[in-house]
Amino acid sequence: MVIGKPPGQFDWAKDIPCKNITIYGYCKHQDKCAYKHDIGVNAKSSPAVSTTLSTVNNNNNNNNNNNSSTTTTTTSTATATTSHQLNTAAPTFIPSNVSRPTSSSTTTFSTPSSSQTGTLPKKKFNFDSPSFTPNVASNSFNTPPPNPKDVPTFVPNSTEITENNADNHYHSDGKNNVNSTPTVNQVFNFDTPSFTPSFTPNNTVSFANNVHHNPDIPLSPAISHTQPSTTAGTSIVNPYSTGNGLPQNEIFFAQPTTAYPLQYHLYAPVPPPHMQLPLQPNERNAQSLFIPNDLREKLQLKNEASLQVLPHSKLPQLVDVYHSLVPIDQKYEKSARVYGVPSSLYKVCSNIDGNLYALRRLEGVKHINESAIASVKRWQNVKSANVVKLYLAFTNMAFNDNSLFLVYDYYPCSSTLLEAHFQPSGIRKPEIISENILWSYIVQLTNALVAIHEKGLAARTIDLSKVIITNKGRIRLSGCGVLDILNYGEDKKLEELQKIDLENFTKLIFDLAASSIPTRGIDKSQVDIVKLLPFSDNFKNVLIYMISDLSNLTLSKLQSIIAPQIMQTMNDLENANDYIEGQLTRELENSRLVRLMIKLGFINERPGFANDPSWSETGDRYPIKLFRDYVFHQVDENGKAVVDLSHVLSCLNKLDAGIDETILLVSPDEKSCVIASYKKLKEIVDAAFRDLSK
Ligand SMILES: Nc1ncnc2c1ncn2[C@@H]1O[C@H](COP(=O)(O)OP(=O)(O)OP(=O)(O)O)[C@@H](O)[C@H]1O
Repeated sequence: MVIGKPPGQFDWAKDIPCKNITIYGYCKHQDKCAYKHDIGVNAKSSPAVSTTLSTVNNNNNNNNNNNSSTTTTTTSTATATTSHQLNTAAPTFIPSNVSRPTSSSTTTFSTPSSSQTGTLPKKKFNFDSPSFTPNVASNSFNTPPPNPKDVPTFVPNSTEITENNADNHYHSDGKNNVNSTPTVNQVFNFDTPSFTPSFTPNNTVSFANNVHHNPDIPLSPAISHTQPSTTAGTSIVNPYSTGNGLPQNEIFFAQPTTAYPLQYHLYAPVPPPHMQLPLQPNERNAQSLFIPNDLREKLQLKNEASLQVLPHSKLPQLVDVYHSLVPIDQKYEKSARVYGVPSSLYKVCSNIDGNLYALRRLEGVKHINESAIASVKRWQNVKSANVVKLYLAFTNMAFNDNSLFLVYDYYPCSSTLLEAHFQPSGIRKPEIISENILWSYIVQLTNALVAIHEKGLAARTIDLSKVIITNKGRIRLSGCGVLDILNYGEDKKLEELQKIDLENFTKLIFDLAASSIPTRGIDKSQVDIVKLLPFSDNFKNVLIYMISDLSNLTLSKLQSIIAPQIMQTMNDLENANDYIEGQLTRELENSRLVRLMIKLGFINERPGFANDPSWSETGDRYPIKLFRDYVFHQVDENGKAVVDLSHVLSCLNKLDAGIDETILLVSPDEKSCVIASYKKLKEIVDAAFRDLSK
C-alpha cells in the first residue's frame, strides 16, 4: 500500500488494483491509498488484475450452488493491459479430469463462462465480516459432501486388517493387548525405525486466540509414544522353522518386538520448578497439553517390557500354543520355596488370540492327575481386581521334561511385595512402608480373599513373593491355583485351607509393618513389636486383633473392622481413576490427529505430483499445499519461523472435524490466495487420499 504521498510520485500505481480490495473487499486507507479502488464488477473492467475464479461444476449437479466454501483467487500483478478479455497471461484453470471413485464425487474444473464472469457481483471478501458469504454464482470446489460410505477409513495398504475389522482383544482390566497394530508383513509398518515420532514441544503456547476455548474442538496433543504400540493382530506365516511340533506354515500371531530401546531424549524433560516460566491463566505450555512425563514414561516402560523378545534364546519356540518366551524373573533363580518344586515365569504370546500371558512353569512334576488339572477351571470364575486371573493349566514336554504350566494374565513391569519393600534393585532402594500403604494392602487383600473364598477356593499362596504390585498401590494375588494341582487329593478341608489363608495374610501384614522398624535382635512377641510400630493406635489395634484372635478371625469380621479404611481406599481409587481418565481425555484425540498427519504426509510433496495439474496453482489440490504452509510454515514479519504448537493443533483439529470456519490461505509469494472452509479442505484432503489409495 502506498499512502499519503505527494501527487505524481505514485502515478504508476493508479491503474493497479488495490490488493486490499481484492482480498478483503475494502481498503480502509482508500482516501490516501494510491492504488486503484474502482476495480469494477468483473474482470473486463480490471485489466491489470486477472481474477480467475475457479469454478467446479459438479457433473451430477450442475445447478449453481450458492454455499461456496472455497474460492480461489489468483491475482496477477503483471503490467496493465487494455484487454477487455480475461487476461490470458494469468494462470487459467486447467480442467481437472482426475477421476473420482464415485460419480457423485466427480468434479471437473472449468473457467467461468463469459456470462458468469459478466454477472459476477462485486466481491466482498471481507473474511472477518460476519456477513461474509462468498457469492460467486458458481462455486469453487463445490463437490457435494462425500457419501459417508465413500469416505475411506484409513487402511494401511495390503493388509488383511482394517481398523474396523481388526480383532481388538482387550483384556477387560486394561492389561496389555497385542492385537491391533499392523504386523511385519504390512506395508504400513509402525515397527520400522522410521516411525519414531520425535516432536518434543516445549514452547510456551499462548491461548490468546479464542479458538482454543471452543469446547467443540478439543485441543488434542499429537504425539505420545516413542514406541510402536504393543500389539500384533494379524495372522502371519510362522516365522519359526519346524521343530516346534507344528508344520512350517502354521499361522501365528506375531509377537511384536522392540528392536529399538526407549529413547527418552525424544522428549524434553519438564524443567525444574525454578526454571518454569510463570504462565498467565490463558496460557499453556506444551507439557500441559500432553500426558505427564512420569506417567508416559511408566506406560512406555510397560510397552517396552511387553514388546521384549529374545531372538536367539535357547528356550522352546513353542509351549503348547504359546510362543516368544521371555523370562520375567530378573533374578533367573528357580526357587522351590513356595510350591515345593522349582518354578519360573515367562512372558508369552498366545497363538490363539495374540494376547500376552504370564506362563508359570513348574518343573519335574510327574503324575499329574487329569482331574487335578481340570480343577483350575473353578479359578476362571474368580473375578477380582486383586487376583491375577488364571486361565488354564496343562502339561507339556517342550522343555524336555515333565513340566506343569499355568497361564495367567500378564502385567508388565510388576514387582512382588518382597522385591518392592525388601530387596534393593540397582539404584532403587526398597520402598519404605507407610500406614496408608498398609491399610490399602489390607483392604485389597481382603477383597482378593473374599472373592476367592466365595467361590469355594483357597488362595494357598499368600506370600510376599506371590503378591504383585501391578501399578502404584495396586496389588494382586498371583500364582493361585498351583497348589490346587500339586497337592490335589490331600485331605485338608477347605475351611482349614481358608483359615491358613487368613494366617498367612496376617503374617504378611505383620512382616510388612514390622519392616518399618529395625527388629533384628529384638526378642519380643509379635504383639509387643506391633506396639513399637510408628503407626496410629487404630492400625496397631487392628493388627493386634488379627494376631491375637487369629482362631476367631473371619473375613466378614475383618471387613467390618476395616470399613472406614475401605471407604478411604475407595476414595483413593476413585481419585486415581479420575486422574487417569483426565489424562485419557487429554490424549483422546491423539490417534485421530496422527492419522490426519499421516494422511497429509502421504498426500503432500509427492515427487510424482510435480507435474500434476491438480497440484498446480490452479488445481483442485492446491489448497492442501497452501493449508500445509498455513499450518506449519508460517513466518513472522522478520521471516522467522512461527513455531506455535497451539496453532498447529487447533488447525488440525478443525480440519479433522471439517468445520465451516473459513480461512485465508496465501501462497508464500503472496500471489495466490484461497479462501477455504475447513469443511471443504477436509473434502479435498479426503479426495486426494482416496485417489492415492485407489
Ligand atoms: N502375572 C504376572 N505378570 C507379570 N509379571 C508377574 C506376574 N506374576 C509375577 N510376576 C513377576 O514375575 C517375577 C517372578 O515372580 P515369581 O512368582 O516367580 O516370584 P519369585 O520372586 O521368583 O519368587 P519364588 O521364585 O520364590 O517363587 C516377579 O518380579 C513378579 O513381579
